[in-house]
Amino acid sequence: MSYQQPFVEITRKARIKPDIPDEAITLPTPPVLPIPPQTTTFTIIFFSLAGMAVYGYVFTHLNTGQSSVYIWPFIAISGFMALSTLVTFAGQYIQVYRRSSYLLTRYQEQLQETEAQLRLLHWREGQAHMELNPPLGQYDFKSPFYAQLDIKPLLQHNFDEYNMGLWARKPEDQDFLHIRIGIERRPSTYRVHKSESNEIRIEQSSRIDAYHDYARRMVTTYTQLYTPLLIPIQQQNPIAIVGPGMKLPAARGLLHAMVSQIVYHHSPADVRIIVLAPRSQETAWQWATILPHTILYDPRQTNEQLDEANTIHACAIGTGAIMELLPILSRELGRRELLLEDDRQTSQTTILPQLVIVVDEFDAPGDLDQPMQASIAAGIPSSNPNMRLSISPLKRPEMALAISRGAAIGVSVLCTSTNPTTIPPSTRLLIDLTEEHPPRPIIEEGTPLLDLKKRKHSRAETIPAEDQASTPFIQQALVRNLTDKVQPSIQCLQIDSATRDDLRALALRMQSLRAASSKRLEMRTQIDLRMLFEFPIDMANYDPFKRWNNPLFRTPYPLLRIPIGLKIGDEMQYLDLINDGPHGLLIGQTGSGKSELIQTLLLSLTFTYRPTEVNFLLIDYKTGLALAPFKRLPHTIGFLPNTSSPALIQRFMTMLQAEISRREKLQQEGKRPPHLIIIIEGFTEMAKRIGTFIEELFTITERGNDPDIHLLLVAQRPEGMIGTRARDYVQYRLCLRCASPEHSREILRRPDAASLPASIPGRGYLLHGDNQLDLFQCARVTTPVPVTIAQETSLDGQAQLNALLSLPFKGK
Ligand SMILES: Nc1ncnc2c1ncn2[C@@H]1O[C@H](COP(=O)(O)OP(=O)(O)OP(=O)(O)O)[C@@H](O)[C@H]1O
Repeated sequence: MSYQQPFVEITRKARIKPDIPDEAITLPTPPVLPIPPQTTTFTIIFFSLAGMAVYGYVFTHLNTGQSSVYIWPFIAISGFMALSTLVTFAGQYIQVYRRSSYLLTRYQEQLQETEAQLRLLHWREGQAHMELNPPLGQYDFKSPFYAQLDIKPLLQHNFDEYNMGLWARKPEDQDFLHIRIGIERRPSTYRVHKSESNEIRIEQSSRIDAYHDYARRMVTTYTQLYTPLLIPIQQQNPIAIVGPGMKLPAARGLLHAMVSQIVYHHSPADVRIIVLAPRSQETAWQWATILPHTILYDPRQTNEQLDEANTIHACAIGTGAIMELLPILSRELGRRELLLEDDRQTSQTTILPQLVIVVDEFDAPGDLDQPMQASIAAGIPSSNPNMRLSISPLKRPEMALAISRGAAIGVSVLCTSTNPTTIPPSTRLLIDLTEEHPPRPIIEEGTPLLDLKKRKHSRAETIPAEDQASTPFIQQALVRNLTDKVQPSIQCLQIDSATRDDLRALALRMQSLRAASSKRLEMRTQIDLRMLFEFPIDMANYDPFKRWNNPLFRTPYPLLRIPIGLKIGDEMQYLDLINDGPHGLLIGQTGSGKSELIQTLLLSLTFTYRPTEVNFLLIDYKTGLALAPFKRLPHTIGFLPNTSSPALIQRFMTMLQAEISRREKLQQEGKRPPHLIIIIEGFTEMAKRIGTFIEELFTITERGNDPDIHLLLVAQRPEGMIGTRARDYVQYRLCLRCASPEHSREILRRPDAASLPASIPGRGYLLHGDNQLDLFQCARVTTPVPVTIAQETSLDGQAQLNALLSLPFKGK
């Protein structure tokens, strides 16, 4: 007996984002240093001393005895001049020196303050980015990429409703599906301005060169930071990670890390993951098989059924599982293509949930099936060739739409490869692990650039040799945009990876989480019937038995539960002819979409059930134009248009009586006849023609208590008196736009159907079950078919109906 954990609902929360600094810092202006004393001082001293020497010489050699008395005053004056000039010079010099020292010290302090400010901003920004995109589990906290940062890896967070970061990214967020792949170095968002005078002074004064150098290094150091490198996988589809030879495990490690980031940040309501991996990688992908994100996305699930009933995980490991999943995937891609056309009409843009298809490399021997010819030659018993996977899933036709139109239809493909030549030709983004890149200069975070006490520059640009030895192996990568050659490649300084234990721990914590329902709240106005089924339909080779026999279409629903349209938030609207029936009423004023609804109902039944399970009897008071095409179906046992005369109405009654007798006979023989769906369009008009029509009709259908007879009475308005009897007889009511609130009230017990917009035919209410009222938009059969890649020709509405009805439904 397996123990099923109770599910924990995770609701959408307001997003709390760390603050990323965006200010501008201006570097301090360098000081204007005082001009040192001029060299003319020395000239004066020189000439004074020279004068003294000349006087001395002249008076000693040319004059006699007493004249030498006069020499001393001259010498004294010159000496005094020289001395006073020297003293003045020294005084000025000391003053200039002191002033300069003061100004430089001040400048230094200002630079230091700016550095402290920048260091804080640098830290804040780095911290904010890492908080938004932390690594999954263990990381090298000593690495310069994470130095000084306070990081809580994803696995250390709580996996519950109180974690504000869990499944926090919403489709409208800028970082929706922006996935971390490693670390890059890039410019900061805050800016550093250099005042103009900075530059001038830097050129002019050689004395403050050291400070200018300091300022320059400060700008380069603090305006670059290590942040997680994110890639927008939604826009860059497909993405290939290439790791040749020994690097393939690193490429796979990165793929795992990327998937782990996707599942932590995005709700399964917005992102679903499909894994296609080779058998050799079974243990590597085991963890993904319990993620809520890999639960097979089924657009037919109602909100209540969502995730709980269907626990098939779209994690196909090995060729057999992949071949089973590919057709389902292909149908979903086709459906998205149709949705896209509808979204264009209603100018909605995102198709949700976004599908991420992960395709691992099939590199080991035996990962792929042998091609048919080769297996015959090798004597391997031939199995169904359509079930053999002899090429990578990336090359299968089922994946073509995902690869070529992924970005438009909400699909992203991520794959690994050993060789750049084997990646899909339309690859947009290549994460290339091939080359070894030289290590980038690494700044030791937190080390001041200038040690003021020692007055020397700190060594800040390289990892010391002893540290380098202990630095773990760093796998780098080059991220190249293959479609935009102008865009430069980005160097990923260290790619992410994830250990098996971490991945398993993540999956186990997520296993019991479910997204609280949060679907889009719009209601579509145009729904092609084919959207309700899994398409595209191969019109040329349609085999109705495939669908009639396919448990996928039948087992989830009770018998005769058919999709007829979509409710708000793209939830499927079903009509359950057994549980909500057996009988019903369809009311709607002219042009409200009754005929389209009947056609949808009939085709929906035809696609799902065999003629041996369901039969139609179609009656129209008028020309029966809308029902006429259905008479060709093997399910239709009678079609009677123009029943406007009492004679024809009587003929219908006789026909019905005969059919009921036939069924009774079959039942007596122990056989169970097919369900009989009787649609009577214009029943109120017929009742007006023959007063006893309704009584007679009900008497016949009640005969023998046959639970498999289902009446659908169609009219433009309830017509009071007729409505009363009919109203009591029927169980479910379909009500499109009504002419008046009274009409609406007669059917729904509320006036709402009168206020349905006339401009949106096909919109209506279904009152069923225990007074449950659903607003829905009915699907159309006769919608013009959009031009798609798969189908180049555009059919108009009637042509489409004819084409669908001429599909080879067996039995006739
Ligand atoms: N579900 C729908 N979605 C979009 N358009 C629709 C839908 N149903 C009907 N329409 C549009 O409204 C038009 C009228 O629809 P329809 O003929 O089904 O109305 P009706 O109620 O049967 O009218 P009447 O009573 O006059 O026969 C259609 O030609 C089509 O253009």
